[in-house]
Amino acid sequence: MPQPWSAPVAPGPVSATVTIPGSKSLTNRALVLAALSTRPSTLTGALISRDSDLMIAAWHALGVPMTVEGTTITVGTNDGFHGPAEIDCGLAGTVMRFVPPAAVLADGQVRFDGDPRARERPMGTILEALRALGAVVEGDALPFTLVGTGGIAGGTVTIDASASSQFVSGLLLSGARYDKGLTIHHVGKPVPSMPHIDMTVEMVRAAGVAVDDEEPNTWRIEPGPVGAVDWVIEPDLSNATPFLAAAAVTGGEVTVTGWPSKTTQPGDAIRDILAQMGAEVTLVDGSLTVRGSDKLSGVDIDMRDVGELTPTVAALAALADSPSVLRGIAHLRGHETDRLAALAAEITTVGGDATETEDGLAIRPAKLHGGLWRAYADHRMATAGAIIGLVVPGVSVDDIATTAKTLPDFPAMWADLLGGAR
Ligand SMILES: O=C(O)C1=C[C@@H](OP(=O)(O)O)[C@@H](O)[C@H](O)C1
Ligand SMILES: C=C(OP(=O)(O)O)C(=O)O
Repeated sequence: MPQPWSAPVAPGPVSATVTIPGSKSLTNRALVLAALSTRPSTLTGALISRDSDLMIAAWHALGVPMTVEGTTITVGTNDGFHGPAEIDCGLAGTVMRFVPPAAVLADGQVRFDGDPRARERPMGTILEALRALGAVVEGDALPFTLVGTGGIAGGTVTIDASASSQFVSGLLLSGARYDKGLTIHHVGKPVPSMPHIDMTVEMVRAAGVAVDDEEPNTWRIEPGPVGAVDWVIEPDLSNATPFLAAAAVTGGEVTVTGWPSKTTQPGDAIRDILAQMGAEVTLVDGSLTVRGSDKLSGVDIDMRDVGELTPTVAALAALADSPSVLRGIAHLRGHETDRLAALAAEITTVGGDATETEDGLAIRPAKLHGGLWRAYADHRMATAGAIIGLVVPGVSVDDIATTAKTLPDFPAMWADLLGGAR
């Protein structure tokens, strides 16, 4: 383990304009759809990070040519997916849930594994679904093997997707290539992260596939080809949130460029959350500006749709002057780490008052102090520690390098942010 990273304290209100790299969720969906298409596609403004590198390596292993130049990825043609192949999912939910539904189309064995924590992340639902749709699957969690025969029947499947929206998204990305197409019924507690499913539906449609999502908890995909698209990837709005939070906690001003006027990214919800907490938020001509005030209020908020934002919002809540309750996020226990346990523990380590509830976190105002903030190999835990460290001297993060999962330049970008502090 490298030396802990001393989180820089803001010398005053931060003032910066930040350009955020491409969205993980859009990049990794576009790569799957490009691989499933028989004609070449390009991605511009793509994310280049550990999660997208793992996705690209997965397609290389299956015989799909992809080349990266700067933030442009060119995906060449393929004559189907070929095994035997070994795929490393790292800790990427998008690789472990999006690649197997496509890899069942391969003509040989495909073995999947990942980081130690990846072996604990929920996978059973999607592997059972693939079995029910005609695939041969050995195992119920990472590591597992698909025994491909070049195609699967598809048809109708009923799943419980309450542990992750990625079960639905993964199946939807590939369903058109199944002989009978695909119908998914969800039965169980509500599906989290619905905007991410909307993102999938929108992108699958953009690739020319007919998707019917009229009926709640049901998605129907007609069998057919997946078209080639030249994707323009939006900035990652979830990765923008620590930078915007920096304005809110220091009473400064941060502008993020390239903010889309319409998007399926759940990170867009940060505008409303920061406004509720007392910041001034304006979106003008694609530039989102957050101005912090001298007051940061707590929030009571259902985060089920936007669970990915929880570490940032929890860090803000720990610095707020009134209590917060973050609800609807029991599924975060299956993320990169158990995020509810991790946030409660680390906020407590720096003197805060945070407890887990059945489906979220309760955070009350407290005077914070320095301490070693553990990241648990979770990029968003690391950036949450950095937010608190802006205004609490003596916070260090044990593994800032873990931000490479989706934002390899985080430490340098954070230093630049502070370079403009008054
Ligand atoms: O499909 C996606 O790109 C994602 C879906 C969400 O997963 P869950 O539904 O498992 O929370 C989100 O948290 C994750 O960061 C990215
Ligand atoms: C939950 C997350 O990632 P993953 O795609 O690995 O599920 C996340 O980035 O917050």
